[in-house]
Amino acid sequence: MSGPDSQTEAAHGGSATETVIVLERLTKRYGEVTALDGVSLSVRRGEFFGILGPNGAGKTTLVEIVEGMRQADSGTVTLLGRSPWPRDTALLARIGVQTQASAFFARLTAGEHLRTVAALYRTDPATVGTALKRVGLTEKENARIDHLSGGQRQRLAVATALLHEPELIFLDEPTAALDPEARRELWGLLRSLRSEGRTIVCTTHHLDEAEALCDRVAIIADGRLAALDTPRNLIRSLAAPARLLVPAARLTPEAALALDGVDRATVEGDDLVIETSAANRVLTHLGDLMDIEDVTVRTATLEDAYLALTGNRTEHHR
Ligand SMILES: Nc1ncnc2c1ncn2[C@@H]1O[C@H](COP(=O)(O)OP(=O)(O)OP(=O)(O)O)[C@@H](O)[C@H]1O
Repeated sequence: MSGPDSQTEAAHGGSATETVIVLERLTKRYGEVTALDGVSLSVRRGEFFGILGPNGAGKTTLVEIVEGMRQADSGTVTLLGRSPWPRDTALLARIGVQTQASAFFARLTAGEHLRTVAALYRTDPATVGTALKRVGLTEKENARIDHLSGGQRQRLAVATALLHEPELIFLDEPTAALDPEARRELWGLLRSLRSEGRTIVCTTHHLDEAEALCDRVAIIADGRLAALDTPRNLIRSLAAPARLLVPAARLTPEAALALDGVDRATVEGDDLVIETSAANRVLTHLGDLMDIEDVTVRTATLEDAYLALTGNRTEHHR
């Protein structure tokens, strides 16, 4: 099941619109806590699918049910055309689950760790070299895991999920605790997996990550599906006004409100914040009054959409 040919077949098998995960009215309770409350959604083959939500929203429960690690109370789950529960070993060979770096055997080397996982999957040990190369860790094969940097460990975690060339990969907060540079490096790797046609399901708390990587994003709040769309549509559906920031010393709120297209104008610190649904028009007016280089344009982000959908006030902390 290893080798580049089977990899390509596995990654590209099936039609472009095939669904690989279908959830219908999924419900899960832990005693009094309703972790999932009737979630229905589907994931298409080849998608980079994000699952976002506040702490305790039900993301882990949802993913574990899809992976076949937990049983739902009610509703149905179809994973690659089969039911993941009761445990289906044929499915395990087709999915890759990112191991949390904290679950590694820290005293092993990167190569030893991967060979252990390869043995568990009964995969050819030769796949270890390929996986290390894919994540850019060839040089670290003989380095102990506790001597790797955070970014290298996360890349090793992704390599763990790739060893047996699965067609569907589950990632759990893959860039948690990474510095910005290491995060961006890992994004590059994740994009390359996506471009091979693999389906990726990724939970994350990072909205910029979801915006940068995901084809579609499911926002889960209180065990329910609060929204499911492309990041761009989620942002657009908010119809949030653009915010234009100009130095408060250059323009008063009254003068700003007199401009055609300005909805609101408030002073925040050294800035005058202008809200408008007609940014281009207002920018033209501002260009007549000041050097346009002094104007900062802030359009809505997935963060705004997320905060609005998860019941938090939409704020711009920037
Ligand atoms: N094994 C369990 N027993 C009891 N309650 C649980 C169990 N697992 C999760 N819960 C509860 O179910 C709810 C959903 O938890 P879950 O871990 O699925 O959320 P999450 O969105 O993954 O959160 P986080 O972002 O913090 O990882 C929470 O209220 C949690 O406390």
